[in-house]
Amino acid sequence: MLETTIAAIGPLDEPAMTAARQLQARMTKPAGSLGTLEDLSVRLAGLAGTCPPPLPSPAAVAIFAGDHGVHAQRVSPWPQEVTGQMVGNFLAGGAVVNAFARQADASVTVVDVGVAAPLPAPEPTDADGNNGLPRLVTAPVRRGTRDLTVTAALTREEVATAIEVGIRTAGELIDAGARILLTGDMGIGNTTPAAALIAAFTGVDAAEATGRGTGVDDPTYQHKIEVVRAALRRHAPDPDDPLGVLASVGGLEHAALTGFVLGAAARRVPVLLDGVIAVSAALAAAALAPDAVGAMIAGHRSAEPGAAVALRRLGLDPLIDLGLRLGEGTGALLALPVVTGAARVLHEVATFDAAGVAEK
Ligand SMILES: Cc1cc2ncn([C@H]3O[C@H](COP(=O)(O)O)[C@@H](O)[C@H]3O)c2cc1C
Ligand SMILES: O=C(O)c1cccnc1
Repeated sequence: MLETTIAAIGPLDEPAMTAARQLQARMTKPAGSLGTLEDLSVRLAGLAGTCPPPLPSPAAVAIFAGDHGVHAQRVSPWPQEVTGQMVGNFLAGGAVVNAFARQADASVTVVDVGVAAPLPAPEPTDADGNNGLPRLVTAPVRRGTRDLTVTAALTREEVATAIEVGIRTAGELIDAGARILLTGDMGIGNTTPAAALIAAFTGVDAAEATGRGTGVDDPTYQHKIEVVRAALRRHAPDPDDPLGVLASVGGLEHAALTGFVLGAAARRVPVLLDGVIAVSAALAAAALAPDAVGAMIAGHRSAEPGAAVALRRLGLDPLIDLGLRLGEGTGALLALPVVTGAARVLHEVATFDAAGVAEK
């Protein structure tokens, strides 16, 4: 499945991008006045292979949830049980991501790829099987990763299986009608593997890639940097072997997100990236299929320093920068109206000719 998905990922369509650039130049506004949105509209056209590109609606966010053996190293102040408890909160509609999804009119799917604790049973749905609450997909690859300071977090087989869960999730959401996918994550401790992945793929020092996650104090932050540094020293991950990198220092939600991004790119559907976990997975996706970057839109710049490092490497400019450091998909959801606006102008804005507006 991974091989066929990678094989289906190709470059942006040049004629559609040329058509979008020409249309931008004829619309009733000064050239360039929509800034970043103009480039984004061109990319959306290139991805879809048509101008105008489809509006990115309906939107679907997938929250991949998993636990982390490295939690034993005290890299997060929160107990591991919070991962499963937050999954329950997502399913009940009570988290920040649910509030933002309702605002953005996006569906939410929660995918358990490896939460350590058993999950609460979801509420029964109504006759349509749709009570407006998130759907739970239970697809655990293993119940939490191994401690990456001691051994590889995952086997290559486990990584491949988690990637396939992500590809399958993307395909199912697109088959159900989604025209844009948004990334989400939940996993206490997951900013540590995210930092290790970013350092492994970009070559920056552990200190540059590591942030405070949920908000660790100074001594814990220094310790967290040392944990990332020690993991990189122990495993010496090879950035040209993305599955090996994910296996040695990654996480199940990071691997699943890698597949989710690849799955969107293969179907030529845009994927709106959330925070540091998403962009660490995006680096793995880009290493597996460089053209996948064409489908990626950076929703926001997370306050985690590693996120900016990863976005620079990917060549992506984040749409918004609000100092968010939550994850779940929250930053991606807040950026969604910007993406919709970029596509909508190509559908709805009159040209100088049609509107009878004089050009300079
Ligand atoms: C209540 C709560 C809700 C969250 N929602 C997202 N995260 C975020 O914080 C975690 C990563 O930070 P660290 O690596 O420091 O543990 C992830 O679960 C991430 O999704 C949350 C964290 C907490 C505590
Ligand atoms: O950038 C993120 O997504 C993030 C930051 C801190 C904690 N959890 C997630």
